[in-house]
Amino acid sequence: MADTQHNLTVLISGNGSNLQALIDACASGALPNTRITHVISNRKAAYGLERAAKASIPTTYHNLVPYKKSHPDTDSARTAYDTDLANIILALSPRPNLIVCAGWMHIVTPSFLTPIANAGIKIINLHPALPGEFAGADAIGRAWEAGQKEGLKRTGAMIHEVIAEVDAGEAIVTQEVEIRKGESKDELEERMHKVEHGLIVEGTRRALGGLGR
Ligand SMILES: Nc1nc2c(c(=O)[nH]1)N[C@@H](CN(C=O)c1ccc(C(=O)N[C@@H](CCC(=O)O)C(=O)O)cc1)CN2
Ligand SMILES: NCC(=O)N[C@@H]1O[C@H](COP(=O)([O-])[O-])[C@@H](O)[C@H]1O
Repeated sequence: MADTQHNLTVLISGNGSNLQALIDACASGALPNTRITHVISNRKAAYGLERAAKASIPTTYHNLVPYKKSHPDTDSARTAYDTDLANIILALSPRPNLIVCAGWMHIVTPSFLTPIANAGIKIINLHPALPGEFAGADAIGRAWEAGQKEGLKRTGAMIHEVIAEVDAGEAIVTQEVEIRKGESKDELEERMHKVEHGLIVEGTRRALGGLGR
């Protein structure tokens, strides 16, 4: 039986080095029968948008600020934003089999999660920490500080399923990263990124494997 073509939608907010790892993995065959069919950023200046354009991948810029201006409170703004984000993705042709959060710095609510789940689309996220540790933003910075001040010997990174509770979804793949006494935060961050670039490909491969051939 012919292998199914897998379509990815990748969500980004910044540099896009993990997006680039996925682009390269699709091109090299490391992710067989897989293509990134859309990239969405919540930040206009995200260099990842340029990376997508260079790879001829369609992009969408979807920002929360206009929603905050047109809604009475943050909750209703986030609900409307997330609802529209889901509709943007569900209107894509082809629809993604998998959504990959690759440095996506927006916490999604059930207004996004529920319609996406109802469409049978799984969402995974790259988080630069191990399960149950340093949930949320700036995980690398907090791990580095714990290493320098409290003697934490290791941190790590994981690919996990996305649920409403932030960074609490089931881990798909994890990898530990040593914290070296006296190293700078930038040095730890550089070593973490190298691990991330392999992990996001492996995590995507495993997530797609769970979707069947
Ligand atoms: N419902 C979920 N949403 C998201 C998850 C998740 O597991 N469940 N993972 C995140 C990615 N992430 C960590 O891996 C993360 C991203 C952003 C934040 C955060 O505090 N965001 C703030 C805004 C920060 C900013 O704009 O700089 C916010 O959304 O208010 C925490 C964790 C993706 N979403
Ligand atoms: N909580 C989510 C989070 O902190 N994600 C982190 O954002 C960076 C994105 O880099 P990139 O834009 O170069 O791929 C990565 O370090 C990723 O772990």
